[in-house]
Parts: sequence; structure tokens; C-alpha cells
Amino acid sequence: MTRITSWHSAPSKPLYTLPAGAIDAHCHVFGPMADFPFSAKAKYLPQDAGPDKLFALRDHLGFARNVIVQASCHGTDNSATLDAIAKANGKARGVAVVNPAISDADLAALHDGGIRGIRFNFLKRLVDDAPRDKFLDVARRLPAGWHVVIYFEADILEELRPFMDAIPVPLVIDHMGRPDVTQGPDGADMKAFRAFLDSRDDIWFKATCPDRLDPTGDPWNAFADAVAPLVADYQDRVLWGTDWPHPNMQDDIPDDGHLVDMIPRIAPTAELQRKLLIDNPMRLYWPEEA
Ligand SMILES: O=C(O)/C=C(\CC(=O)C(=O)O)C(=O)O
Repeated sequence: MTRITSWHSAPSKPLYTLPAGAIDAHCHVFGPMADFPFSAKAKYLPQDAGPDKLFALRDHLGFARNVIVQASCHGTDNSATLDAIAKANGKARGVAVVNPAISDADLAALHDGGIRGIRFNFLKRLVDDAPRDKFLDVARRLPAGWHVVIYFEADILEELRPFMDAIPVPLVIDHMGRPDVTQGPDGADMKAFRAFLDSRDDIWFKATCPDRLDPTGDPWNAFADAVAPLVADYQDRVLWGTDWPHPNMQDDIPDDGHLVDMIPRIAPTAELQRKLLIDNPMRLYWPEEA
């Protein structure tokens, strides 16, 4: 496999100024490979995008903290994510991917390393299998205060409902479950996602990834139109993140400055921006400070 560079080499400065304390609540690190080899099962092989690069981007864009989500290319070895969290001086926390048979002691060690949730990935192009029964077992014995992040595509939302309904901790849905944003704010995918959100008040979501979800391209007008009403209606359980280093993106790599400029389009008031960027992620990831 050829190693790919999936991120912009010189992202612009956003026009929008982030509020002090803003959190990039969905980003990743890759390697560096010499220290943290990629999984033998990885479906893509990225160039190194380690903590130095992540923190440089954080500062360039104006974020204060990161939530680092274990990417599929590192499998269930969370060392690279933990290393980045350790190097962030308290300014990062993370979401791990675990072997469901993980011991309670190892879960506690992940907690000590700054992990506050685990991620279940249902994208067939990224993982070979996603055993729901085993996922449920581990979801039932997470450390106190943790949540489950789930990544799926809109066409399997209904099929996943019994599984997700049985998870006894808060759920955080990556990229809103990948709706077709060109259907608009009242399209079938958004309606189904809203019905799911309405089924429980502890389902959160990330209003992320215009670059993945909007085929109309930068400035991603379809995304802005479809997502702004969702953010307004569920403003206490929505998160935002860059998705840097944009795993797997090879064409149309997004400019991270432009991604930040999406924020005031989906969260037009200072109050909404504070919830999206500070209050909500603080409640999930730094509850002791929130
Ligand atoms: O980074 C994301 O959120 C989305 C990804 C990558 C991913 O999830 C992973 O590698 O684990 C994708 O759609 O390829």
C-alpha cells in the first residue's frame, strides 16, 4: 500500500475567530509510524501526522483543546492516541478503539491516559467486522462517565437501532450518521436522524465533515443548509471537529481554515457557538471543569 497524505499542506487562517477555549472534538493522529506502526488490518496507510502537526494546526486555527479519536489505521492499539494526549499537557482527551475482550484494568488504564469513550466503526470500507454482541458486552462495563462513539452510514441507521438502543451510556454519532445533505434539512436522511435523536436525550452528534458529506464542494452550501437547523434544534448535544488529518481523503482535500468558517454558518449566534465549541464538549470530555 502506498502511504497517502490526506491533509492540506498550508491551510488558510479562518475568517471566523473561534471563542477562547474552543475544542476541536474530532481529530486523529497517524503514527509516527516508526514509533507507532499501523495495524496489519489497516485499509489505508497514511503518512505520519503526529502530535506536533496536530498541535501546530490547533494553534494556527485558534483552538484550545483537542479530542483525539482513534482512527481505524491504528486498529485497537491506542498507543499513538495516548502518546498524543500525554504530550498535550491536559489539553487533549481521547476516544479509543478496543478489543471488546479488554480487561477492566486495561479500561481503567485508558481512563488514566485521558480516554473518555470507545468508538464502534460500522463502515465496511474501514473495518472487517463489527460484532454487535461483543460491542454491547464492553459498552456495559465502561468506566463511569464514558460514552460510546458510533460511526455508520445513513442506510444502516434503522438496522442498527436495536443495538444502539441497548447501549446504556450516552451515544455520540460521528458525522450525523453521514446523511445525504443534498436532500436538504427536511430530507429523508435528516428526518430519520432526527427521529433517532428524539428517541433518547443522551444521543449526541458531531456536525462535522462537510468535505465528506457535501458533493457540491467547498464552500459546502448544501451542508450548511441541511445542518444549521439540526444544530439549532439540538444545541445542547452537538459537537464540532475538523476531522484532521482527514483519513483517506485524497481528492478535494479540505482547507481546514475553510472548515472552521463553516462554524458560524451552522451556529450563527455567539451562544450557539459557545455551546457547540465549549460547553458541550467540556461536559463530555472535561466534566470536572465544566
Ligand atoms: O475520520 C473519520 O471520522 C472518518 C473516516 C476515517 C475513520 O473513521 C477511521 O479511519 O477510523 C472515514 O470516513 O474514512
